[in-house]
Amino acid sequence: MKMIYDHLVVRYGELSLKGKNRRHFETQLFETVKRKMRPFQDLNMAKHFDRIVIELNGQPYEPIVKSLQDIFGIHSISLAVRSENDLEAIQKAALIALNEAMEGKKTFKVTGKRSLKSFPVNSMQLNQEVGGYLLRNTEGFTVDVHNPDVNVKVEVKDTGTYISSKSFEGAGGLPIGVGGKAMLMLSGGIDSPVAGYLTMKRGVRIEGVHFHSPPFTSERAKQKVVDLTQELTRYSGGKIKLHVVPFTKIQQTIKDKIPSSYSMTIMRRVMLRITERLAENNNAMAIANGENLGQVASQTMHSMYAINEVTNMPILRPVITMDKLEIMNISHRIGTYDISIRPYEDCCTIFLPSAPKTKPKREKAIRFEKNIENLEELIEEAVNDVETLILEEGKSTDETFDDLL
Ligand SMILES: Nc1ncnc2c1ncn2[C@@H]1O[C@H](COP(=O)(O)OP(=O)(O)OP(=O)(O)O)[C@@H](O)[C@H]1O
Repeated sequence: MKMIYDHLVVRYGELSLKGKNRRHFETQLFETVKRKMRPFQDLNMAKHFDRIVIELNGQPYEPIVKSLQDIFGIHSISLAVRSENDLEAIQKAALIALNEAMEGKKTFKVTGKRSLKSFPVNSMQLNQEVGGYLLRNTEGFTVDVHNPDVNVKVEVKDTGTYISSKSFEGAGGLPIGVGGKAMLMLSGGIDSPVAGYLTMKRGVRIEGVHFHSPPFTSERAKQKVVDLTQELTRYSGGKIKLHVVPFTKIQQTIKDKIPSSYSMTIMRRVMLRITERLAENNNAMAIANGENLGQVASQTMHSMYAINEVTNMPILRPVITMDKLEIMNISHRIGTYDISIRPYEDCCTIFLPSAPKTKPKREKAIRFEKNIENLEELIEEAVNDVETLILEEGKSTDETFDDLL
């Protein structure tokens, strides 16, 4: 007989550790879950002390679980079936749950929990009664209480008994919205969307900032960043703002006035100043980027030292220590990889000299930067002319992309 799971039990991760903030965190998480579940009709949701229970009302669980797996702050999602508070009914339901979960596996255990104290069978007895029944009615399975392949959880509550044997890993992290806001510098490469995902994983909201240099960079390069932002909305709890900064004039000025070996350093310093300005205008307290310590010019510690100086704001660099392969694995998993590898030129690659300094000096950067007397004005102008788009989960950007083809 095929099991009909009628409930999902959503468990929080680190939330239980957070003391006084717990209630706030739970409320944020519940709001995100409710919003994320909107496309599915007929779900009933209830918030309990340490979990959210979702009643499926006959809908298939797969797409719902998949959607829940995008939500930060969720530790695990279990499939559960509800039975009457009656030992025989519980045993039968547990047998179906076990058979469903044991495919190719050998060992199991039962974890009984009697939350309803008036139920005549206590937790310990539940383990024995249900475990014994399962052994008697199956073949080839053994009990392993320490490291079982499958854990059949049986929880007797006043609303009925919930039996679950199959769990899915959640995204972990903290619920979005509990950690303030950061401006994510989005280039269109592989690293910065991953940095954005990992920033959100710690509960931080993001707004994207992209530097765009038309006509040297095409509309498609911009569309790529729009699409990346759209993909990230899956994890954002709703909307993400994307600020597109017109950068052509500044890049041309840098090309004219700065020795080419320092143009990359100066360009980064200006990007950072503009991003800081946008952060202030949008009540963000940090900047996030996809910087990674490596060999190329923009990624050495010397380079970071020469660039970072222009801001006091915390710079979050979630992928700083990762190998390229680790970053790529994450980007595959979160759905940004295929967008990131579209071949359109980024503003930086077009204007960059073939050999930027790998060890730029701060003093020299400061000195060369003075060649641009109207830098402050240029920054002001770029900030004023920013185009802000709002991307929303579930709303496709395909249409705009198709128009461009
Ligand atoms: N045009 C841009 N607009 C916004 N941010 C940018 C832009 N170019 C670079 N950045 C930021 O600077 C970081 C480092 O850029 P760089 O080109 O050195 O690295 P990368 O390894 O190619 O990163 P990515 O894969 O994200 O492009 C990027 O991750 C991004 O956060």
